[in-house]
This record gives sequence, C-alpha cells and structure tokens, in this order.
Amino acid sequence: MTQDARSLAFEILTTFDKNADATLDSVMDRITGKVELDRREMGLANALVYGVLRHRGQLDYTIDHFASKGIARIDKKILTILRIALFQLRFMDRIPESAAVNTAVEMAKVHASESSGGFVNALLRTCLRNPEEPSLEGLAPEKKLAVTTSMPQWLVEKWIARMGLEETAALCRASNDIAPITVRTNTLKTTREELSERLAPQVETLSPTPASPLGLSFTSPKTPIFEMDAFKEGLFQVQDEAAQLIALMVNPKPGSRVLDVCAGVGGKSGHLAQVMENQGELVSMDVEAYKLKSLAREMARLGITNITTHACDLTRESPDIIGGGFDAVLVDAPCSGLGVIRRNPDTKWKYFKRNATRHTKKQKAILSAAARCVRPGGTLVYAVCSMEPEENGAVVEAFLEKHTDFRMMKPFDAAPQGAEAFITPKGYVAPLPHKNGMDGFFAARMVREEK
Ligand SMILES: C[S@@+](CC[C@H](N)C(=O)[O-])C[C@H]1O[C@@H](n2cnc3c(N)ncnc32)[C@H](O)[C@@H]1O
Repeated sequence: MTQDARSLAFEILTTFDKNADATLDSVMDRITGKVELDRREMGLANALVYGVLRHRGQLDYTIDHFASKGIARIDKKILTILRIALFQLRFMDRIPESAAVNTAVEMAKVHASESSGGFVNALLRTCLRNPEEPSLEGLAPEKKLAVTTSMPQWLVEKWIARMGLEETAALCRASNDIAPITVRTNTLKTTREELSERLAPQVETLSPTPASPLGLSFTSPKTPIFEMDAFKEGLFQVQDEAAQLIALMVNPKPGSRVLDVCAGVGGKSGHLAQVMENQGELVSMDVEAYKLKSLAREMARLGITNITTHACDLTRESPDIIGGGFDAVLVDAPCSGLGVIRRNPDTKWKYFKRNATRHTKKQKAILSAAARCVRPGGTLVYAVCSMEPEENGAVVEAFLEKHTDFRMMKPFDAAPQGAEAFITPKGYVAPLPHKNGMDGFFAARMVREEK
C-alpha cells in the first residue's frame, strides 16, 4: 500500500510506462483513487510525476552520462527511481538532498535489491558532486535541442523540417513551460468581471485572457480548483484560451439546433450552450458513454438545460439517426494532442514518429459522417488540439475535395481581439504556444452551400 508521495509517484510512473495506450490521466485516476494521502503529500506526488515527465529527456541525459553501464542497461524500475530523485535534486529547491537520496536508495532496495540501493546511492551522489549539466559539446543541433528542452528527438526533427531551428527552439521551450490555469466564465451565471473579483483573493496572479472575452488565467490557487466555491456554484469551466475560441467560431444563435459530435466531458458543449443562451437544442455525442455521463453532471453544475446526449461511434454509425438538418455541427476530433504538451507532458513520450498519422483515417471518417447532419447553409467546424498538418489542414483539404457542397468561410463572425495573430492565410485558426501563449490548436470553419 502506497504510504508517501515518492512511492505514489513511483507507482504512477511505472504503471504509465508499462501501459502503452494508457494516458497519464487514466493511470492517475485509477491509482490515486485507491490511496489516502494528505493534501501536501498528494501535491508532492503530483509535482514529482509531472516534473519527471516534463524533464525526462534532460534527466536521462544526465543519468546516461554518469552511469558507467549506460542508461539502456539500467533496470526500468531503478531508472524511474533515479528520475524521481534526480528531478528533486535538480529542479526542486525545498527538498533536502538527503531526503531525495535516502528515499531513492530505500525504494531501490525494496523494488530491486540491496546492490541496486548501492548503485542508486553512488549515482545520485556523483550527480550531487557535479551540479553542472553534462556537456552537450559535439552533439548535433537537433539532439542538443531535444536534450535541453526534454523533447523526443523525432519530434524536434519533424518540427525543424517544417519551421526551421530557431522557431522549433521557441516552440520546444514553450511546450515545456508550465501553462497557467485558464478558465472560461459561465455567462449563464456570472460575468468575467464578477468572477475575477471572486477568484482574485484565492490565487496568486490573475489576468483576463487577451483574445477570449470570457477567459481568466491564474497561478497558484490556495485550494484545489474543484474545491473552490465558485467552481461548485458552476461559475466557470477549466478550459485553455485556445479551446475557448472554438465555440466562438461555431457561434450558434440562441434557439438553433447544434450538434457536438466528439463532446467528451463537455468543454466545448458547455461553451456552445452558453453562446446559445441555454435555448434551442444541443445534442452532444461521443463514442464513450461514460464520458457523456460526466458531461451530463458537468452541464447540471453549469445550469445548462438545453442539452441531450447520445453515445455514437461516428466511424461506424450514422449520426443522422438522431435526425439531420443541424444549423451547426462541431467536430472536436480525437488527435495526437501534440499541441497541448505543456499541459500533458506524458503525450511526448507516448507518441512516436511511426504513429504520426495514427488518427488521420478516423478524423476523416468522423468529419465526413458529421457533415451529413449539417443543413444547407449551416456551419461545420473541425478542430484538433494539434499543430501537425496531417491531422489538421490535410484532413480539411481532403474533406473539401470530396464534399464539393462545402467551402471554407471566414473563421469568426466577430473576430476576437488580436485574432490576426493566429488566423493563417488559408483562414484556419491556429494558435501556437510560443507565438500566442495558448495551447497549440487548429480549427477550420466551413459552410454547406444552399441548394
Ligand atoms: C478532443 S476529445 C473531445 C474534447 C471535448 N470536445 C471537450 O471540449 O471537452 C475527442 C473525443 O472524441 C471521442 N471519440 C473518439 N473516437 C470517436 C468516434 N469514433 N466517435 C465519436 N467520438 C469519438 C473521444 O472519446 C473524445 O472524447
């Protein structure tokens, strides 16, 4: 039974590494649900897990440098213990060195052997005697960038081929920064100004988002967000500024019929219902019925009543079984998530060059199926939290080539402030972490021609 933060972090990270398809969120939900730790220990476990995943490339480079047998020959469990300890030594300033090293040695003895404890002790003490990062001299620029920003080398190479070394460096650094917490005001219950006054005393820094008229970004909340009264009262939803642009693109009228086909737990559905002023008909679909149950609870918290849910696999079933003729349809498609690495650092270690096009077929199938539900004259928005062309522009272009009754339209009826900074020449909305301070996102707005 896990008794402390470091053991919990170890259990989460080893389970995450062993399960190729598991996301960090799912592993954490499963494991933290079973343990009872106080808030401080839980916070430390969280910081260790996210910190190790965020800085893994750099930690591994150091471990490899000081391990005489090289990193490849270190047992996986021992490697995880070393990463957790080295992260504390290199990146956390309030942890005594002895606490980091001694607990790592004890864990190595428990999970491997007495001699592993000796190995861990020797390696960590070598790292302490050599606080400078090992030299990067002689490394190719892409390898150097991969190490210093803890990005997988294949991804660095992919980005360099597309945008050059300098821009890739900026993107890598921004992707490794800790993003602020951003929320969207629930305008069915309050205004951004009122919400700002409610949240200000409970956080360290707070500022309105520049482009989204409803967003607030803050750091260091005094209580976990889900325990805040303003959250319990349904005054906001947690949502990055980039994601807040999507319902603004759909811009459904109050009283209209709207379909959200990949609704998940309802980030965009909540916003769509707000824009609709809780009037008309919003249908939220997803292949995962359990997500739709969470969505229903989330909509109740927000005071949304104009919504129904329907489980549907868009690659197999036709969504028009619930009737077509929607004024607007949103496809927030499953994707690599490579645009949101700063929030989900696990993504960069679970996604490989060989699966760069893993989602493309599904994205195309879902978009084509969803398009059938759009009435003539109606709007279709395709969105992904990815900056990769094979999941964004290529999907839209292939769709438009086959569906000649659809064409691109300008992305916003009323463009948000500063929108020219993230609208591409083709009319796509594509904010980037290093240029716009938002998650990497992509969205295209199309219209079905009137017959
Ligand atoms: C990017 S997430 C959606 C996030 C959500 N719109 C939000 O704002 O919170 C993509 C969603 O697509 C769903 N999905 C994946 N494959 C699907 C399919 N074949 N049919 C319908 N939904 C699918 C996933 O379960 C996931 O919830």
